[in-house]
Amino acid sequence: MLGTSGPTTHNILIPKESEKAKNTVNLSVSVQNTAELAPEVSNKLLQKYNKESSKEPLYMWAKVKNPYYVDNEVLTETCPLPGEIKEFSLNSDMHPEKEVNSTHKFQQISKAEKEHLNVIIIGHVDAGKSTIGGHLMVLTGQVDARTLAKYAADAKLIGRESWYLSWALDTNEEEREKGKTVEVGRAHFCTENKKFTILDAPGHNLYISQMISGVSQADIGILVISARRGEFEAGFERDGQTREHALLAKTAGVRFMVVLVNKMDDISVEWSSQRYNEILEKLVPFLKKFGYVNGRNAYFIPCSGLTGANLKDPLPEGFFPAYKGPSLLQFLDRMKPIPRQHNAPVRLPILDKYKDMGVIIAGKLDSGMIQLGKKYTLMPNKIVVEVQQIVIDEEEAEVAPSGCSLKLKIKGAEEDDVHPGHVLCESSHLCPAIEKFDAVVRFMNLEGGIVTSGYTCVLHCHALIENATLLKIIGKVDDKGELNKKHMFPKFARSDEMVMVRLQTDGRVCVETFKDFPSLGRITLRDEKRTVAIGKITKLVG
Ligand SMILES: Nc1nc2c(ncn2[C@@H]2O[C@H](COP(=O)(O)OP(=O)(O)OP(=O)(O)O)[C@@H](O)[C@H]2O)c(=O)[nH]1
Repeated sequence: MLGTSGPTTHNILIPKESEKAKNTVNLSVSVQNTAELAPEVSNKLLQKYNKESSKEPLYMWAKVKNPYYVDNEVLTETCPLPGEIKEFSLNSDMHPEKEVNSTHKFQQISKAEKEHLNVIIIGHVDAGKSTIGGHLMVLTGQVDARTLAKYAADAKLIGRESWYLSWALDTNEEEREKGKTVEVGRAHFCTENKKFTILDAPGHNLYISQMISGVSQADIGILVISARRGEFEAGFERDGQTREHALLAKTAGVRFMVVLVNKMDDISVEWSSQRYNEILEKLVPFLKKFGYVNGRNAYFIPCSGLTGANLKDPLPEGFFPAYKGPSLLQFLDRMKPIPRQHNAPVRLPILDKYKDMGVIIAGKLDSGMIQLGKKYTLMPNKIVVEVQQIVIDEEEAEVAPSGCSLKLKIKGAEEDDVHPGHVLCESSHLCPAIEKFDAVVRFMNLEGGIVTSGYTCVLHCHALIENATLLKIIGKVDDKGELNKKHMFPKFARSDEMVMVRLQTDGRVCVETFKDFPSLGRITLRDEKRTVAIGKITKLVG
């Protein structure tokens, strides 16, 4: 079929890892647009094609006949599994370059072919977030025994024996000495079918800004709750972080919450079914209020971060009758794939930047695909940069699919030109850089119970943090988000009231309306270390 005008067939073998390879299944999918494919497939296909062709990238000319996505949901059964062979019919008529290799076979399942998920571990101070993150690194073979032994010895030296596992994640000196996570730790691990970037957020109130930036990058939240007597109760108090973290996660667009009821081994708990059920009775309705519904977008798992129980291997049968489900890693591995916006314009909100033989920027690619050697524009300053290196999970790549956490080495900008909250964009589709916008927000925790125009606060949106002023309260809004014309331009807004407001930022910011780019249109307003409003941008003013 090579070089003919008929459809060209590409067989992609996504093999092994186990016996599945022997029982391969032939599935045929007609594809006209690889950008609509599961990322692990399109990424490989693109890399292979782009290496062989100096012409336009493959996804420029292909279009979808039978897309994987139905109503924006990925059909799990059509996603490639290890051992399956997928057949892609590509109509070479549509492309000037007809020399497309007919068969690509990939013998090894590599990290690049697995679905990439970003996970944030959140929860009250000392709930056990770092311990769990650290233990996950050990159980998935990311931290070797020698490094761990060194951490254990160092921890003992400063009298903090029990902290050694959390050091696998908390890598800076200050964090080690204080035992507090002060910046969002980053680590990677793989399960059989998926790869994860794990973000360990600081639990302490002082560091909530870092936590908001981290949470804006996450697909899945792991909310750690301590089952220890006294600690569980403290996490729920008015200023406990459980409440605030759950709210921020929902506002930032974290789709799914895995709730880990941790410290089940503790002397005050001893894997008591009664204690577990008592905790669930309070937690389930509590999380429902924030939009995390048990069995729909929330799932509860009992565990011990310290002993590792129920993190990798499920609990032994009969050990804990109150829970019969999968372990944490089993659950994460089996989760339904998350739909990604591969064929939308590139939007990479920048979380971090530094210099290392060139300027490096880091963040989660919100939409589009980034290609090595291609030029993009840094907003709001309109600086055109070339991508010189793409690093995903410490491995170099030629194409970065939407949804992955990555680092890019860029040419054309100095370190001082880039700041967290800036956005790398497709040069032909720049994101707006504005100072005024309208948003529908719900106020809460207001000092004195009300706000009026002139109120100043701090705006958080994706990785952006900027001072903002409330220019005016446009009107009250009903439950559907529609303006109530009878209540226009009120003098003040109360806590728990939904209103449309106009906000002005101190400098130009890269935001979008929620309708166009949800993750660039969700906002949180903070004042004096309290979250005072959450909402969505409805209109860009200028
Ligand atoms: N018994 C028991 N103790 C645990 C468990 N998980 C964590 N701990 C202990 O709880 C304390 C706090 O654990 P961390 O992992 O540092 O908690 P964190 O939530 O990351 O804390 P911050 O970074 O301060 O927010 C440490 O002394 C841990 O050893 C557990 O499953 N069982």
